[in-house]
Order: sequence, then C-alpha cells, then structure tokens
Amino acid sequence: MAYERERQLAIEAATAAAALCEAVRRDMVPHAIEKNDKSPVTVADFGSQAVICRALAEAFPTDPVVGEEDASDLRQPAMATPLAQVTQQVQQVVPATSSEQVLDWIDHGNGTVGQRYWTLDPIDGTKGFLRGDQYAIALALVEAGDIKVGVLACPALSFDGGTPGLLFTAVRGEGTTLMPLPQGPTQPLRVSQAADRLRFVESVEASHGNQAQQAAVAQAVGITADSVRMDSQAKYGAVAAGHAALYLRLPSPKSPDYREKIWDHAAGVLVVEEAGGRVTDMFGRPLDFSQGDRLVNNQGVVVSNGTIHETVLAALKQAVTA
Ligand SMILES: Nc1ncnc2c1ncn2[C@@H]1O[C@H](COP(=O)(O)O)[C@@H](OP(=O)(O)O)[C@H]1O
Ligand SMILES: [Mg+2]
Ligand SMILES: [Mg+2]
Ligand SMILES: [Mg+2]
Repeated sequence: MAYERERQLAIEAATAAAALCEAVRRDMVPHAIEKNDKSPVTVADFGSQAVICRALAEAFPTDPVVGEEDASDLRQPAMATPLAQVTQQVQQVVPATSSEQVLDWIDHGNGTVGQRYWTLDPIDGTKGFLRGDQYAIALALVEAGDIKVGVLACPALSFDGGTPGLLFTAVRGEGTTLMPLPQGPTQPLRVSQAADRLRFVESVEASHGNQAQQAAVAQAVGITADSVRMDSQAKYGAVAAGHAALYLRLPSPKSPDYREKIWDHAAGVLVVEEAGGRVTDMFGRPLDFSQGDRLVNNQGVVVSNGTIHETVLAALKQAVTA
C-alpha cells in the first residue's frame, strides 16, 4: 500500500493526541487562553501539537510541519502555569519530557509549505472543545499540492448512538476507512446517495460562515430539513460516512475576504474525496494547497456526496448573483 509508513505514523500520533485532549477535558476543565487574533487556544491544543510534532520529527525529520499553533506565547514568564500543565499532559504520553522539549516540539510545527509537507490542526474546533461539543485532530500529508494522506480523529463523535470516538483515515487512491478510537475494527466508508439522507451540516459558529445563504442554497437543492450544526472537520466525517449529503461554508458577511487555513481542510478533503464525495470552493474550483498556509486561490467551501455537487454549485451561483 502507498504511504504505509506515513499512514501508520499519522494514525498513532493522532490517536495519542486524541487521548491527551480527552484527558484534559475530563481532568481539568480547560479554559481559553487568548491568542493575538483574539481566538482561543488551550493546554490541549498545545499538548496535541507537541505530541504529533514529536512523532513526525522522529519519523520524518526532513518533512516540514505547518501547524496552527506556535510556542512564542507559552515561552513568556507569565505563562509558566499553562506551560507546566501542557508538560504534565505530554508526560502522560512521553514520560520524563521537559518543558523545553515541549516548546521545541510545538515550534517544530512552524514549517512552511513546500513540495512535500504535513499540515496539522492539533484541535480543530477549539470553541467546540471548550463548549463540550465536537472537535477534531486533523493531520494531512501534501505533495506537490496534492493531499496524499489524511487522518481525522474525532474523540466526541458518534453516529447512530454509538460510543463516542471515531478515527477517519484516507490515502489517495485507496479509499477512506473508519475505526473506533482508540482502536477496533476498521470499515471502509462511502458517501450516501440515499434521498432520505439529504441532510446538510454547517458550523456552530455563525461567524464562520453565512448561515442565511447556506440555508437558501440547501433549500434550492431540495434539502428541507434544518441543518445539523457541528464544530470542526467532524463535518467532513459526517459527509464521508453518509450522515449528511452536504457541508456548506460560505464566506461570512462579517469577513468577506477571509481565506481558509490549510489545516482546517486538508485532512477532511481527502477523507471525503476518497469516500466518493467531492470538495470545491464556492465557484467550483478545487482547493489549492500549494500556495502557503491559506487557501488564497479559493473562497468558501462546498463539500458533497458528489451526486448533488453540480446542482449545489448552480444554486450557489444564483444565490450569489441574486
Ligand atoms: N471568519 C472565519 N471564517 C471561516 N473560518 C474561520 C473564521 N474564523 C475562524 N475560522 C476557523 O474556523 C475553525 C473552526 O471551524 P468550525 O466553525 O467548522 O468549527 C477554526 O479552527 P480552530 O478551532 O482550529 O482555530 C478557525 O481556523
Ligand atoms: Mg484556532
Ligand atoms: Mg481549525
Ligand atoms: Mg485549531
């Protein structure tokens, strides 16, 4: 199988990070640390990035990692308490780790996009994580702009009332699989074509999209049920597993020039594509992962079961020009 080492390593690292995140949520009631852009980060985001970057640095030392977080704030003297908490959490995975080592592992994620790189969102949906809702650990390998491996760990996700904790894995050309966390039987995943599964998913956070326009487009393609609102790339998982036919993320009227970050999408895109679905931006263009840490050549994201994709794009064109 192609990319076997990369796939195995990504699964192991994301599974360890998922356990760390769940331990933080269970043991210490995480609170938000405010970043420069006012968005939240937690002890678990930092711990997850440290654990995954350590594994990547060891196994693939020359691969750059483009991760969401960096350790500059954590290095400030005023951050001694959260740093100690991050270190303590990482020690559950890697015993006898020092805080210095933790900081350096986090900063291993400050790489830049190149011919071959990994992109990491140590917690996608930090707001969901803090609320006790959905979040995901998202890791992908990209070569020449093409996503080759994508792993999404969703510790709080379940379908049809199952035990929470699902891991989605995709390798280009080899399909998508679903596995319970932390381990269990693997099953292949396909998107759904069933008309009664015509549900659509969107963000919980209204400011991350355009919910009025999303509802109008969904209705135009015959989806009459209310949206299922869910944090993080778990939404890609829902489409890949056939629990939703559509995920819409249209530019928010409050930030019309926002460009999506690569780590918010890379793993999810491959998981859906390899399950038989389709992902483009709102104009039907493929997402371009070759340009840097933002999808500068794209606006909005449309994720579907494939079958309804062209109809959605046509409805969107009408909604935008109306
Ligand atoms: N104005 C905006 N439009 C779209 N996405 C945004 C946004 N502001 C922040 N985000 C991204 O939305 C992600 C969460 O997605 P969702 O709304 O689907 O749960 C955040 O990831 P993090 O939580 O990793 O920071 C953040 O990168
Ligand atoms: Mg964030
Ligand atoms: Mg994110
Ligand atoms: Mg994040």
